[in-house]
Amino acid sequence: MTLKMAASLRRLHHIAFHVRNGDKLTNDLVNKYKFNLFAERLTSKARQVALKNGLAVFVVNERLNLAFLDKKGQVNTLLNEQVHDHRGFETFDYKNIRFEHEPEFLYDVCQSYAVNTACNVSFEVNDVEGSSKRLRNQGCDILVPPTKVQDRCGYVTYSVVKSIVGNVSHTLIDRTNYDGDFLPGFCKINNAGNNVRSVAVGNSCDISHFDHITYACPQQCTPEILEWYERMFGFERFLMSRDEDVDEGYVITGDSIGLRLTAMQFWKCSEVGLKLPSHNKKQQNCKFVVAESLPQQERNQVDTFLEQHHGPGIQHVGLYTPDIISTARTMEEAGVEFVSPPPAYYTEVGKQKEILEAGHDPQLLSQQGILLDAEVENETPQVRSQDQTTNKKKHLLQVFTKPLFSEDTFFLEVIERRGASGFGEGNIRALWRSVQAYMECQKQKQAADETKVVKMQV
Ligand SMILES: O=C(O)C(=O)Cc1ccc(O)cc1
Ligand SMILES: [Fe+2]
Repeated sequence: MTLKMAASLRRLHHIAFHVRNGDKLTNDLVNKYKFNLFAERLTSKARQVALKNGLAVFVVNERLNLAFLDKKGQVNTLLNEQVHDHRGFETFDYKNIRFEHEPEFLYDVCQSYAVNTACNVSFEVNDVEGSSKRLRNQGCDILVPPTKVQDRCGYVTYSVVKSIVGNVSHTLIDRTNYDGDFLPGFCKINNAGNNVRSVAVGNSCDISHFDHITYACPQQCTPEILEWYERMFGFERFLMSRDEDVDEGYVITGDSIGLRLTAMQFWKCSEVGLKLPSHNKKQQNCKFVVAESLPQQERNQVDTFLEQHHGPGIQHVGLYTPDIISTARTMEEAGVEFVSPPPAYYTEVGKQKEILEAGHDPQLLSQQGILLDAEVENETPQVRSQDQTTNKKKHLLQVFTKPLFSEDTFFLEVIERRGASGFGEGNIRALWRSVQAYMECQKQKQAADETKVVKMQV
């Protein structure tokens, strides 16, 4: 009976990328998104860097090939000794836990993925061994068995399991016996020259945490994914909107959009049988959104992701900010490119009124491409117990970046919630249209470039 239990997750620890050019992504995250580069692991085979803004932590993994044969034919590396000293972990057996010696990537799997990708979501758990055992008994693929890593600040145990979604894996980490800044094997990076969190007053770029992670999946895969996350990690369904059908998900159609969204979430300390009292539900955790396109569609952003990413995976991550105007402004000034909603979005009478009622300036939102949706009081069942004393409308503000890599795949979103815990249909439609317009523009550019090449050849 106990062996069939789900693994209980404490909190999301980090999201990891595997990319060809780690410097490019790291520099963008530091300079444009104002993340703070705070820890690094460097070996002859891999570079792993950790960046944070608030509780949102990204790890950028890049495979290196710094090993070479010296004149005597011996394998050597371009790294200096100091780097090796910092790795400081040993190899021995203890209570059936395997102590790895120099894996290529720590806290991750050695992915040889064809394109740049965000593909690992790491969770903190209390009991890595027990959780891994339970997951294996449920049929989950264990990619890295429970492994202990230590340095002078203590030790952590981790395992990596394969998700049912494309190339996504989940690392489970117990860091209760660790006192360092990030994880053993990483060394702290001096913050000089890096970003400090707040810039000038009114110009801050503070992200507090990951709001949601959105998966792009093939048509009709959603039920299987929901079932898997429920069985493996005890995830619960989260209704995104009042208009959502529990069986069908949140289906948005018409006006060249055909999208099915379904969301789920886990609760902190989601021990099976131990449900949080409803007043605690305010402490909601990162949600997981599953997006699939509907049949009979023209080329669309979900299918384009699947094609260019070579399969399902993480399409975007929502970064929560308490002040989207300031965060979007700071990012834009630093060079972040956001997709633009159709100009008519901000001049439409109903939307203008909604924006003004929310205390915002339509022109300002328009300049930054920020979308605003109003949520009627008590619109989603999950928020019924909150804010009963206020009678104000709840709002959701979002802005979406252009893809971060050369492929039309992964992008980031900045989101501010003013009481609204769901997802607004107006915003989703506007986002869909913005991305479609961007893709169309890219296609035309590409066609123009190809014509140029042909002309030059002639
Ligand atoms: O609205 C959001 O933030 C979502 O995450 C929903 C969503 C998912 C996938 C899309 O291609 C467009 C919108
Ligand atoms: Fe989103």
